[in-house]
Amino acid sequence: MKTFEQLYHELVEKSQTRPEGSGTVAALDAGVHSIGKKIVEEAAEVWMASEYETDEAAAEEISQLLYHLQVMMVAKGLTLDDVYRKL
Ligand SMILES: N=c1c2ncn([C@@H]3O[C@H](COP(=O)(O)OP(=O)(O)OP(=O)(O)O)[C@@H](O)[C@H]3O)c2ncn1[C@@H]1O[C@H](COP(=O)(O)O)[C@@H](O)[C@H]1O
Repeated sequence: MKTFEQLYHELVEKSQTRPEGSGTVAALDAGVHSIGKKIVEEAAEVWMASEYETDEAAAEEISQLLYHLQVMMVAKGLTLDDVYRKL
């Protein structure tokens, strides 16, 4: 199990060290347009799972959406504080 903050720091590190086989590195290389499309897809999956599937399935889709939002943050160079200031 990991927290939102721990995942963010892990993704920043991946973006800097660029380990072989990292899906995050591949997503960052694909760019903001591609990451944005993935966010929209995952958001729809959150909606469908929340309305029609189990709580566990909804939680899984929400975790995936949070991951892709963090990938966008890293792609844009946005820090956790940049986002937290808006909450
Ligand atoms: N938390 C996640 C995470 N959530 C979602 N995803 C990605 O988002 C996809 C969502 O799955 P779906 O089934 O909805 O999508 P899919 O269409 O089947 O998958 P794709 O064809 O798009 O890959 C997964 O296949 C992963 O590629 C994640 N990829 C990585 N992480 C974590 O991010 C960290 C870094 O990962 P790597 O960069 O891959 O090392 C690790 O801690 C991982 O656990």
